[in-house]
Amino acid sequence: MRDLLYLLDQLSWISLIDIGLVALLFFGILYSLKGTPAVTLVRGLFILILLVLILSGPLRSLRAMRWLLERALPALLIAIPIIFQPELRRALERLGRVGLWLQRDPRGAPVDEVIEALVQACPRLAERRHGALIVLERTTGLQTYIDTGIRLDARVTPELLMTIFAPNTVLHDGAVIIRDGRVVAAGCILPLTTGWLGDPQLGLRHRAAIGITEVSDALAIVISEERGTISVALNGRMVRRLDARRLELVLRNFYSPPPEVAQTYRWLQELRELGRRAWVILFTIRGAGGKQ
Ligand SMILES: Nc1ncnc2c1ncn2[C@@H]1O[C@H](COP(=O)(O)OP(=O)(O)OP(=O)(O)O)[C@@H](O)[C@H]1O
Repeated sequence: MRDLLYLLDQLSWISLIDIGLVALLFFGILYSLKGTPAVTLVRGLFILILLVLILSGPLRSLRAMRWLLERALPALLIAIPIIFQPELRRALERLGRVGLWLQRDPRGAPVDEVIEALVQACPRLAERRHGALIVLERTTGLQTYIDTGIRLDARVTPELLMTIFAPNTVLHDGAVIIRDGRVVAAGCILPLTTGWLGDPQLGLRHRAAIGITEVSDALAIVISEERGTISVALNGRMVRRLDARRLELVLRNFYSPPPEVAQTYRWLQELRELGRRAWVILFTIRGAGGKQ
């Protein structure tokens, strides 16, 4: 107890910040791995490191074994980024997306106006069998694809969308891209997916809708000219045959904060609670030390 109190007395603000930062780093790593298969790997890694540390004392006299253990730890450190490459990549991607989302919050755009215009225009286009492809940009910039089309800068209205996709008009071919609640371009060429669509009758329009969502976090709405159906693609997957009500639900969901952002807020709250508890424990121990 005395040793512990002595150590606590030596603590300075800098060392507290230092300990806090290291704890924060470990907390962040463990939190981002929570619920993934990587947790089992982390557990195995911890057990291995613990064994190496425990055995390094008693095995001091066994030179060959000591040599092996001493070299095992640095090798493990090199192995970590290789073993956890997919998890590290995903974590960095998430971090980037959270930053971009907070920076360009789509809630600032006239979201209700956009949703209303789309919910009115899409069923009407489908009814008339006017093929259409509409892409809603989120955090991944779509400038490369905007540049392939005709630049516009117009409010999103049902009338504008109906006019653009009316057959035989100059702009009806290709995709409309919506950014920050405005139609920024029409007639845009999108990347095509090469995957199997599950229906051999689906052609290039549907391939382009899935293609753009494979390379970005955008949402694409497709109205089929042949079938008169409304489909939505997101994250490389497509949901088909939506009615106006389901389309509205999907759009409202799309414009609400993504799971990464909601998770970051939760994460910050848990961190604050953890910090508060750490302070209480620290002051209780210090108080006990002062009374002795
Ligand atoms: N790379 C592309 N980017 C954007 N739009 C494209 C692209 N390729 C094709 N399109 C659009 O798709 C139209 C052709 O659609 P196609 O009939 O092949 O597709 P589909 O998926 O069967 O759709 P539909 O059911 O409407 O016929 C083109 O006229 C063009 O407007």
